[in-house]
Amino acid sequence: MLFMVEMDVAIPLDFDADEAAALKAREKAYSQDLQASGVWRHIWRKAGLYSNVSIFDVADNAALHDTLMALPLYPFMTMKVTPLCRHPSSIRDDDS
Ligand SMILES: O=C(O)C[C@H]1C=CC(=O)O1
Repeated sequence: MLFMVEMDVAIPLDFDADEAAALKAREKAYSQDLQASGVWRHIWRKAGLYSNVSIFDVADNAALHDTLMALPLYPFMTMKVTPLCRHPSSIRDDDS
C-alpha cells in the first residue's frame, strides 16, 4: 500500500544542539535504510521549509504506523498521511 506522508519538523530553539545533531544523524540512517529496502520510496524537501513529502510502500496501515512512530525525530514532527491509489490516467504500467 502506498501512502504520501508530509512531515513538518519543529525542534525547539532551546533544545540541546549536540542532542539534536545526534537525533538527525539517527534519523538519516533510519531513513536511508528504509529507502534502500524500498519501504521509503521517495523523499523530497519542501523548498524553504524544514518539511518533506515522502512516499511509503508498506503492507498495511499498522506497518505505516509502526514505521513512522519509530522515526527518531518523531517527537518533533507533525504529520499528514494520505493513502494513495493508481490514477486512471497514469501512463505507467505499474506504480513505480
Ligand atoms: O529532514 C527531514 O525532512 C526530516 C527527516 C526525514 C528524513 C530525514 O533524514 O530527516
